[in-house]
Amino acid sequence: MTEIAKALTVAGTDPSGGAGIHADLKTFQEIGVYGMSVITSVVSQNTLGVKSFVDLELDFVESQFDAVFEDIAPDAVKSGMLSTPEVMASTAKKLKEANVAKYVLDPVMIASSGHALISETARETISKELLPLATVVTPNLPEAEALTNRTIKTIDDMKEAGRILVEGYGAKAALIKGGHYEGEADDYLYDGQTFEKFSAERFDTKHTHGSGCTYAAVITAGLANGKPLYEAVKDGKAYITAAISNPLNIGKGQGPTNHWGHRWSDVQSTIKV
Ligand SMILES: Nc1ncnc2c1ncn2[C@@H]1O[C@H](COP(=O)(O)OP(=O)(O)OP(=O)(O)O)[C@@H](O)[C@H]1O
Ligand SMILES: Cc1ncc(CO)c(N)n1
Repeated sequence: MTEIAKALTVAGTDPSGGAGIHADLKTFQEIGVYGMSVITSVVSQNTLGVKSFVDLELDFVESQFDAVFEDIAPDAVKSGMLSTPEVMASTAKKLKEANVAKYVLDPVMIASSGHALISETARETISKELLPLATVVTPNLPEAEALTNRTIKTIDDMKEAGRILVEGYGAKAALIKGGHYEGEADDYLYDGQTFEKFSAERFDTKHTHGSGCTYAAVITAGLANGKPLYEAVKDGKAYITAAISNPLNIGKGQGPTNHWGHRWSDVQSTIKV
């Protein structure tokens, strides 16, 4: 029998396969980590946008947590779309009860297409309940603005947001993603001591649906595999950059990222084109 690292994602669905639970499980599989999921919300969406969503009942979300935790201890947990304050509070409770030590909080609020995925009041619950548990929180710029209640226009603003999320709200580290910034696609990691910059060329593509989910998932997989945070983010940045720079011709809108991108030349020979 082979030992393998295990990662759990707590998130919503994407029937078109590029974001949410689907992106997370594809990424875990690619990294070689056993993937598990707790579904919070069933979302009707595709590369063109979000049509509607149905939040699962709190009891049922909790039952899924219990089903995982009574059987299998994940080495790391990631959360994405947690649609209601109740589900957020419950996630916090379950993570504490299960003594989860590695937790990546992707504070999903708005889909890439611009559609809101959580309620306004839920933002406060993220800050109060979830940030203090996070090994790392991974907001994009609009999410960092919402969480810190500040406008972010410059690199210094991005860094200040990271400082607030760590020193003010108690996350162990914050990775402020520059996908929505102009210029290079640079992200800044603050761990309470230093800032590290993770840089990539910005590719001229609209195929970034689920990029945030995928990036947080690969970081979670790295942590599950025992990597220090810096290494997990460094490898995560290489993975998401390859996933964005090798786009697949899928969807009529903002297409998904390519979860094989990091080994694309090997995989291409086995894929029918
Ligand atoms: N056009 C691009 N070229 C290269 N890297 C990009 C591009 N767009 C985003 N990235 C990178 O992808 C990662 C995800 O960042 P982004 O800010 O887009 O996340 P997000 O908005 O949460 O994603 P989404 O909501 O689409 O899932 C970051 O490392 C960011 O720098
Ligand atoms: C379920 C879900 N989570 C996150 C995002 C953000 O990309 C999305 N579009 N859908």
